[in-house]
Amino acid sequence: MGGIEFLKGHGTQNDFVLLPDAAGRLELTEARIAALCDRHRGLGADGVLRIVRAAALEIASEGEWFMDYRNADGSIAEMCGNGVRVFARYLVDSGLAAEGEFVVATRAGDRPVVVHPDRSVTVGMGPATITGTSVTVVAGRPFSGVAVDVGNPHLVSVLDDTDVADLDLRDQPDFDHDVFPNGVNLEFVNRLGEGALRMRVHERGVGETRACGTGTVAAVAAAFHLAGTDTGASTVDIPGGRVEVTVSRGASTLSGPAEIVARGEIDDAWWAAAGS
Ligand SMILES: N[C@H](CCC[C@H](N)C(=O)O)C(=O)O
Repeated sequence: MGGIEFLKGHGTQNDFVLLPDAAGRLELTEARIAALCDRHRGLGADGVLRIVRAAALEIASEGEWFMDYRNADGSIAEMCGNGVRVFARYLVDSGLAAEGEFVVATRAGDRPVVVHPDRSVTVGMGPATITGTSVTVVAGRPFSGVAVDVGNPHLVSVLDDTDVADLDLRDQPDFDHDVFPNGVNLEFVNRLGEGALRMRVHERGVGETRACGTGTVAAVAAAFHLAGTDTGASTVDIPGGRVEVTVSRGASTLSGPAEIVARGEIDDAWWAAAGS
């Protein structure tokens, strides 16, 4: 039996289907990605990471491998922080990169990574830029958010009078589509004390996820901005676990675990039918 190789992995329970495709030959239609990510009809995931040689797509990069990230609805996003951790772990586990420091190419640009001996990963996430303040989002009631660009768009609401656990995020919170014409990832944050946040997230193109790497960087940048600073470190507790984030002027890092759970083959006939 033929079949398309896949792996399943996650970073703090933000889970992905990985598709080794060095030459970039797989036809990743939106319908096929959505079917793959469907938790009943397909493999189930928050997103897909295609592993393709940067040169095969003529992408200029310091890195040999390009992370072609897709959201569960099939849409393309510029960057996925938890995805880069899992991607980097896969490269080291499969012998395509050496443990330690190397660069991963992404749509948001090159991202330096360090794969540590315990297989946790630190990612250089680039700048987390505050692009707006007092931007309204409605999740049951209106909240005021800080817009942050981490390569992809985020709107972070830091809540002092509401426990994020009490929010109903089953539906897409409402936001101004004129401010975010390409959609936006929505984070809701409580401060737990010095250098510690708790967060929930409703991701663009996915829905509520158990973690969002770019979202945790946006959350720390927004919380620091509201506190009148732009440099520091914080842990962020998300439903899927805990990550460590640092932000400074023009740079940020994300550190956390990355797991490869399974590997196998997608049935050729299923793949053909899912693509239409
Ligand atoms: N849904 C996001 C992309 C995935 C981000 C998240 N999974 C991460 O770990 O950064 C977007 O449309 O911008």
